[in-house]
Amino acid sequence: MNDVPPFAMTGGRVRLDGREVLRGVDLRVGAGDRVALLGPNGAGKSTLVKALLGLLPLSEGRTEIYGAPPSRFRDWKRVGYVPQRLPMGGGVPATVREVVASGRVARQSRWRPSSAADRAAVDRALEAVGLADRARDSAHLLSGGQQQRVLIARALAGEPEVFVMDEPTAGVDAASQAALAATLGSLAAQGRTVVLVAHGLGPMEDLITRTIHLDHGRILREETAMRKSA
Ligand SMILES: Nc1ncnc2c1ncn2[C@@H]1O[C@H](COP(=O)(O)OP(=O)(O)OP(=O)(O)O)[C@@H](O)[C@H]1O
Repeated sequence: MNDVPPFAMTGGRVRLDGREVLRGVDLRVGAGDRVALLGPNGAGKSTLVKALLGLLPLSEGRTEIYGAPPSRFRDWKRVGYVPQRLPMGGGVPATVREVVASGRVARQSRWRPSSAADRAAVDRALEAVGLADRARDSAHLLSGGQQQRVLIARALAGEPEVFVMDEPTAGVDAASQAALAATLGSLAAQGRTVVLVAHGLGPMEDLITRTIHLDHGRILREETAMRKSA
């Protein structure tokens, strides 16, 4: 049974600095959906994904992750998030491998901190983004596009059921974009769910089954690509 959707938002509103940035969004993302959130700068795309993940509170409406409000959701290993901006800038200078390995944390426990399976998943993720040879380098010394690939690898390493990616290819070279599209394509073929924020789809186009156009904090229209839903 897999009919509890990864994300379900009803009448979602978000206020930031006294301004309503999300203005009544209804959105259901079912298991296996590959949804692109499109729209101009400031449309509310990042705000919507943060609200879906519970990183921003709703001022009105409700939202659920696998049937639970974000504050009560515990099964974070099911969800992988690639944020738009880098949290690794001014922090402790972690290596690329350490940042990617942090994607396994939700799968680990105090009693089983790290296993061969964890290390293999980190290796695969580094390979998938073409950074295996940079594993020992300090992440904050990489270029912006490489750092973005580190964040993608961190999400891949967690082997989640759902990938939420906020402009994952911003600043990433064309070859790496194509590689990410191929990686996501094989994950999609395994039934994983994808929520992708993008300005344009580029190489991701074949992957996406549904596009949702946002502007001024509202959903303007949705389109389903039937032929791609297989
Ligand atoms: N922390 C904040 N405080 C106040 N306003 C904010 C904050 N974060 C975002 N906003 C505003 O909310 C609106 C929506 O921003 P959001 O980042 O969700 O848009 P977006 O569609 O993701 O845009 P982009 O494509 O530029 O990333 C914008 O007008 C933005 O200025």
